Amino acid sequence: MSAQSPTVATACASIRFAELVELLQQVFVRHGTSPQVAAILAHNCASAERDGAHSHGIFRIPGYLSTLASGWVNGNAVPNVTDVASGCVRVDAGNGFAQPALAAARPLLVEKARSAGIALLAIHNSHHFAALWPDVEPFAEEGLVALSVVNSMTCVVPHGADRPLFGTNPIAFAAPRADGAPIVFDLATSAIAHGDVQIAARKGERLPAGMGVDSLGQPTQDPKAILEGGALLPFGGHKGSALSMMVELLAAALTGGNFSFEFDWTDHPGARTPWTGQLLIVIDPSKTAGQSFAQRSQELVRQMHAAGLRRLPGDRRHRTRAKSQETGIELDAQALRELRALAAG
Ligand SMILES: NC(=O)C1=CN([C@@H]2O[C@H](COP(=O)(O)OP(=O)(O)OC[C@H]3O[C@@H](n4cnc5c(N)ncnc54)[C@H](OP(=O)(O)O)[C@@H]3O)[C@@H](O)[C@H]2O)C=CC1
Ligand SMILES: O=C(O)C1=NCCCC1
Repeated sequence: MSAQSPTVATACASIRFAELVELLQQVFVRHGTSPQVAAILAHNCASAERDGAHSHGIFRIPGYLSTLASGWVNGNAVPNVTDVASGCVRVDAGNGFAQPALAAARPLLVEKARSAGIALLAIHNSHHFAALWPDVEPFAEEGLVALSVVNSMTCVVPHGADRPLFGTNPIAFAAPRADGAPIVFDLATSAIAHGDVQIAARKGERLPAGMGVDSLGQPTQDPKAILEGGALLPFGGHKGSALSMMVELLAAALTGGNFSFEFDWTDHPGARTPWTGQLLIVIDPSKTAGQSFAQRSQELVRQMHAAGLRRLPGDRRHRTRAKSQETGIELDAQALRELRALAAG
């Protein structure tokens, strides 16, 4: 898992989810986070790995650790939760990670959503370096609908513009359904996530057409040309670009966080985490739909399948999760050795 050198394919090793969480927890604590922060980040990162969301699983560990070592983020931050209005909670993450801020505000957010029908959580002064679905899926598991957006760091050229401005700015949504796992999608508003470009560069693979441009603004399928002076494009031209703009407004302007272009980490070599904001909207569907929402969402899924759909968003993750639960999480053996070494000191 060296951040620099290409990964040479090695033997596979298998690890149980709980063991991976514990190992990652030790890694985070060893590298400067509080045990509370470590527990949350470790669970998040292991969940991504378990579900096959590789661009935001253990691949991210070198970035987390170099960021912590650079002093860019506060691994011991204690979030400050403010009850601002009947349907509104604000958290200052204290220049710490966003997930502990969400965890700190979660009980109040759920209480407000259940009493008012809808509640907003605005997190600012925060770093989000992870997949977004783990932030929304648990709400749907308890019968709520959740939507979240987070902005990242400048690397996407707005449609029709000349230079990068937006982040890869993901949107995640989760809704309960009567039979089966909640409906969840989580997508970057760029044509491809930055993490997947890094992974392709490391493997020496070319990208599909339409993902990015080189330093001269020319279309390229070479991930290194995108990473070294080039940029990504939004997905779907002007449509993805509009959604990315919306994410900047909701995750930064509305929360009091930084836009993707508003932070400067040049004095912190090794820093990798965007210092931005995150917004969550949580809805209690029973207020408008009675008990029927989950039945209605189930009916929608049934009709989609009847129309020929074979794969719902989230299906691949759940298949991978089920396999991991049976056989353990498969990791590159060398990566696992490196994690153990990081945990040891
Ligand atoms: N923290 C941050 O700042 C950032 C985080 N990210 C994260 O990167 C991750 C990857 O994003 P991205 O590359 O856009 O994700 P993908 O394009 O891989 O997937 C996007 C969504 O579409 C679903 N999906 C993919 N292919 C199909 C298909 N053929 N049919 C039906 N559904 C499909 C996926 O479900 P499934 O998962 O089951 O495949 C997923 O819900 C996300 O978790 C995102 O949160 C991205 C940008 C910034
Ligand atoms: O993959 C991405 O795109 C990002 N992930 C974590 C935060 C920065 C952008």
